[in-house]
Parts: sequence; C-alpha cells; structure tokens
Amino acid sequence: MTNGTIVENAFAKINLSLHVTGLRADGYHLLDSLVMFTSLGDTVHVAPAETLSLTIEGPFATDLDVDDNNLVLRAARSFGVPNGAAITLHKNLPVASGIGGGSADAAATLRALSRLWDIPIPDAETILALGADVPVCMTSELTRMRGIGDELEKLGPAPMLDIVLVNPNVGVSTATVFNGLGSKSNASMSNDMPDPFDIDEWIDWLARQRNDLQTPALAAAPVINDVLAALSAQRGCELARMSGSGATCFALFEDSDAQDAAVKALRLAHPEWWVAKTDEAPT
Ligand SMILES: C[C@](O)(CO)[C@H](O)COP(=O)(O)OP(=O)(O)OC[C@H]1O[C@@H](n2ccc(N)nc2=O)[C@H](O)[C@@H]1O
Ligand SMILES: Nc1ncnc2c1ncn2[C@@H]1O[C@H](COP(=O)(O)OP(=O)(O)OP(=O)(O)O)[C@@H](O)[C@H]1O
Repeated sequence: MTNGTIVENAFAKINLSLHVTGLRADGYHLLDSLVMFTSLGDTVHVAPAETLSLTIEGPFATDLDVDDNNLVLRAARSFGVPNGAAITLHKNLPVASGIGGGSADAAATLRALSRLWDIPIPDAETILALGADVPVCMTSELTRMRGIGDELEKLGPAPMLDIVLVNPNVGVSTATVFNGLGSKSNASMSNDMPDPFDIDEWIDWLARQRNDLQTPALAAAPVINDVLAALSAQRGCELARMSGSGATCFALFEDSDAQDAAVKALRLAHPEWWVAKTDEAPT
C-alpha cells in the first residue's frame, strides 16, 4: 500500500422494508424505507497521485468497467477540483444487485477524497445527483429513508443480527423495476416502529412491512422467487425479503448456528448463487 493511502469501507445496504408511496413529476418515486448496513462491503483505497485513476480488484471486479460512468470516478469528479488520486476499488459485492454497492462506493470515495485532499465533502444536492441511494450511504447507520432517498432520519445503532444474503447472479436494472410497478402510491411504513433492541417485536413489525419492488422485480427475474423460497425454508429463518430493486434477498436468522447451517445448505444446493454470511455494520 502506498504511503499516505486512506481506506474507507463501502458497507452493503439492506432495505429491510421499501414502500413506494408516490411518483414525482420528474419520474422519481417517493419512498419510505428502513435501511441498515452490513459489515460486508467493498473497500475504497485512495493514495496521493498526480492524476485521477481507478483500478478495480476483487471477486466482482470483472463485472465493472473502469469508465467515466463508474460511480467512484463520478464521485471523485463531483468535487469539481482537478486534483489527482490513485483509487483502488476492492469489489466484494455483486453489481446491480439491490444492496447499493455502487452507491456505497461513491459515498466511500467522497469520504476518502475529502480526507486525502483536505477539502469538504460536496453539498447534499451534488451527493444526491450521484444516485438516490448515495445520501443514506454517507453514514452506515440504521435510517428511515424518505423522499426520493434524500430525507434521512437516523435511528441510532442497528441491533445485532445474523444475516444471510443471496444473489442468484442475475443483475436487475433499478429503472426497469420501478417502471414495472403496478401502484405507485402505496401506504407508508407504520409509524409505531418498535425498539430495534426488542428483536422479536422488531422482526414481527418488519414482517408487517413490505418491499413494493418485489413484485415487479420478480417479473424481471423470476429466480428471485426461488431465492426467497430457499431462504424461507431454512431452519431458524425469521424473515426473508428482497432488498432494494433486487435481485439480492436477505434473511434474518434466530441465531448464528441457524445462520451457519443455512449458508452451508444454500451453497450446497445452489453453487451458482452468491451466498454470504454477515451482520450489522460497525458503528
Ligand atoms: C431502490 C433503491 O435502491 C432503494 O434504496 C434506490 O431507490 C435506488 O437508488 P439508486 O440505485 O441510487 O438510484 P438512481 O441511480 O438514482 O436511479 C436509478 C433509476 O431508478 C429510478 N428511481 C430511483 C430512485 C427513486 N427514488 N425513484 C426512482 O424512480 C429512476 O428510474 C432512476 O433512473
Ligand atoms: N463502482 C460501482 N459499483 C457498482 N456498480 C456501479 C459502479 N459504478 C457504476 N455502477 C453501475 O451502477 C449500476 C447500479 O449498481 P449497484 O451495484 O449500485 O446497484 P444496486 O445494488 O442495485 O443499487 P441500488 O440498491 O442503489 O439500486 C450498475 O448498472 C453498475 O454498472
């Protein structure tokens, strides 16, 4: 690692619930979503350099091009200064998979370059222009996210959770899934949100919420149904749901033994799927 390298984590986000409550005139949808972050994620490394460059490494590196559309380079350019940096993205998360990898990478790049260049992070409007999920990824806290992703209510630390993530190695386009929505105007989350540290009550409450994008995502990628069925069938699975616009689904397990057994069984039954064990991101 070059002397002076700064590393920022880009933790994966999970939309524990995702209600689509309206449609704006510009085509963006209004959301009401409970978002948490997992300890699994990409990492962004930035080192001093004359010019701006990006190298991508890691298990999902080959699924991404190093071009001007890469969210890491877009984030670097959003500072509006001609500074240089040698950026390395270690890509551990599947691409276009509903767990916000690109958004988390952009947020981590903003934090890292702000430190490297010793200049402020760009304003809220600039951050939102990188993607609707980028504002919530600026911190990795449990958050109620509303508006189009720009109204954030931080809810404090997330509870300790035994989580399994499964992606069937099918990328899903966020725009296609939003466009496939039947009703654009659904009920918001219920406001009687329980204490996240009363896990049983919290999971009961979560089970009564929804991901409104699950139905249109299933139409785009029917294999999501197989993922949800496989997760739900595991012993100790307390909740299984799709995250974001898919295709990654998450399941919450009653304990780490059940979580480990589920990971083993799913990898054996579906070697073609990405199956990951994780927990809540550190605060
Ligand atoms: C589905 C979520 O992941 C939930 O957290 C996000 O809302 C998506 O966030 P994102 O991937 O950062 O989204 P963007 O890159 O800003 O937008 C991709 C496309 O998704 C649609 N989009 C996104 C966010 C939103 N609130 N309404 C939308 O309709 C738009 O068609 C947009 O062209
Ligand atoms: N660094 C990056 N990592 C991942 N995707 C990127 C990156 N840069 C650009 N992209 C593009 O952004 C799109 C969304 O990627 P991402 O992995 O963030 O999807 P997602 O997990 O579905 O996001 P969200 O949950 O925010 O909708 C993909 O089409 C991908 O090609």
